[in-house]
Amino acid sequence: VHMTTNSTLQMAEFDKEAAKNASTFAHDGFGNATLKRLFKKIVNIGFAATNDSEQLKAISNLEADLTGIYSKGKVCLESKGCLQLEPGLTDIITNSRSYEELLAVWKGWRDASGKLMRTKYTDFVKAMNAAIKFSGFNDTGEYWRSWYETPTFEQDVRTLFEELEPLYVELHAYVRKRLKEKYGKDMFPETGHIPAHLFGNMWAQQWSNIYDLLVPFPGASSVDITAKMKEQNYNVTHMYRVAEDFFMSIGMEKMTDAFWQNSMLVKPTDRDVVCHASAWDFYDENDFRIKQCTSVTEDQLLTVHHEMGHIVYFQNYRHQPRLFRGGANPGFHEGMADIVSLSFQTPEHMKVIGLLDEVPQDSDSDINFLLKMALDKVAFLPFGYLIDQWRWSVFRGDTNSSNYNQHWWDLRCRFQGISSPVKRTEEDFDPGAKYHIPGNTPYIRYFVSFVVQFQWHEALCREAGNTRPLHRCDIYNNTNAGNKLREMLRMGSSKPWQDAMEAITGQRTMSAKPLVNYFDPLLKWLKEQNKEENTGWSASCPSSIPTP
Ligand SMILES: O=C(CCC(O)(O)[C@H](Cc1ccccc1)NC(=O)c1ccccc1)N[C@@H](Cc1ccccc1)C(=O)O
Ligand SMILES: [Zn+2]
Repeated sequence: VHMTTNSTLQMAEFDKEAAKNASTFAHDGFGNATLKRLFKKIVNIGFAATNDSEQLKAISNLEADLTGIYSKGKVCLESKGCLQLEPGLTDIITNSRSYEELLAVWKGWRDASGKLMRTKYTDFVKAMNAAIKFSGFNDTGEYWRSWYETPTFEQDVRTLFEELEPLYVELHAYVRKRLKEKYGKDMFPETGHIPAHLFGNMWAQQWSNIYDLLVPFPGASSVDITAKMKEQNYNVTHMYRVAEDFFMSIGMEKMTDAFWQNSMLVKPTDRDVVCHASAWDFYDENDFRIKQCTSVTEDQLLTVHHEMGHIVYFQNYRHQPRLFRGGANPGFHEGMADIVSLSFQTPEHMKVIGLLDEVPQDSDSDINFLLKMALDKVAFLPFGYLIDQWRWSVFRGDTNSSNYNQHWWDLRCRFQGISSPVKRTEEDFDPGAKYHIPGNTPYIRYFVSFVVQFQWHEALCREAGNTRPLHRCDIYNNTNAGNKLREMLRMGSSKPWQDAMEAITGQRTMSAKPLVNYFDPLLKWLKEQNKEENTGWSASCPSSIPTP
């Protein structure tokens, strides 16, 4: 822990020195926009502006402690021994269809992670808020939102969410109906919420792992990628080669030798590591790495493409000055990480890489495919939106340690329409069970990403001369699409993100329309399915919890 603290203090000293030197220039009055932008980045040093190094030590040590708790957390089950989040607990949450077993793992993980973090997290927030004031921000949330350079950013994301909510409500109603068939309707509260542990995901943030319970047309084609991968003896290295091949097919460079030498692609057996996947730029224009506890599953193949998408962004802005080597905004970096997944998952592409025998053309298969995509991309939207609604309210002081968990579940019930399967109190700290809270990684970036990736996909498919419906477009092997994407990537953070957006789509704003258009055929089908359903749920959490 003191290692990270020392390097944190050293970096802060450097940043302060550079900021002091830059402030001797009247850079606000510079004529050259790029130079002006560069100076603004040099002086905007975040927490490092504090004159109290104790605050920086606290921030660094508390983050290390919190991620340490997260990476060491384990749940002991009489049937399967003691398991960590990856791969053991994730495998059970993904594959078990036993209400009780899922509940044991869901509750066990929260007891082993978030529950142990509450006090440290309270101190963590205090230290960050105290330090950030030296950079002229009222609280940490205001600092994080400043990266989007948009005064109306909070309202903009709220508006986008409201435009997307009707689609989510229809998906939720259909999934609730099918889960009631599976688990029995008396396991569901009267309020319309769905118990949070039944979605095939530890946080109910993406639902494609329970696709087998939800298949619209079982007769039509739908493919189990994980099974196919195992059948074809996929190993971890091959998964990375498949992803590298996709990026090279649209004209991007191969991974560097340093990438293959220095990355950590499998979980080490000799030490505890933070298994949550991440990509790293060492800013020497050559050393780029992924850290991932990779296992051979479909979810993990998508994560491999995601992390490598970050690396491709690093490679495309490596010529920029150091302070411009970042995403146009954090949501753009995540959008670049995900954009390939919209092509990669199409039946057309699955056939290209041999994970699907025939490409189905009938409309039933289309609905099957669109539902599976919605279980990842639409289901995610309220989750991607609410995490930082909670965190911004904590940083503002509207939520404090006496109602952390209450507010968390208020948001989970209101926006996701899910509820806790067991009673929750302020002894619990459920936000801490999600990596990004102990890891202090902002989250609204993923909501932004899930919106902009559809805007880019629509524009890149047009550039590629695609004539098929958007959800069947695969930009694999299309260098025109790749060149268009690279125009944006090369800019890094040298220009405001509106310029980067314009470079790809011709627009300067975020828009929910491409996402809504992509799922339009599914929305019609869902409305038909939900004709007899009371769609939606009560804004507040259920008072009573059904017990098995
Ligand atoms: O957290 C991730 C993937 C990890 C990451 O690639 O976004 C990673 C998060 C991280 C980890 C450690 C330190 C900082 C951030 N981000 C990066 O590795 C990254 C991001 C931008 C630039 C450079 C690296 N995805 C989110 C949301 C998501 C996205 C896409 C599909 C599914 C789910 C999640 O799992 O809840
Ligand atoms: Zn990412």
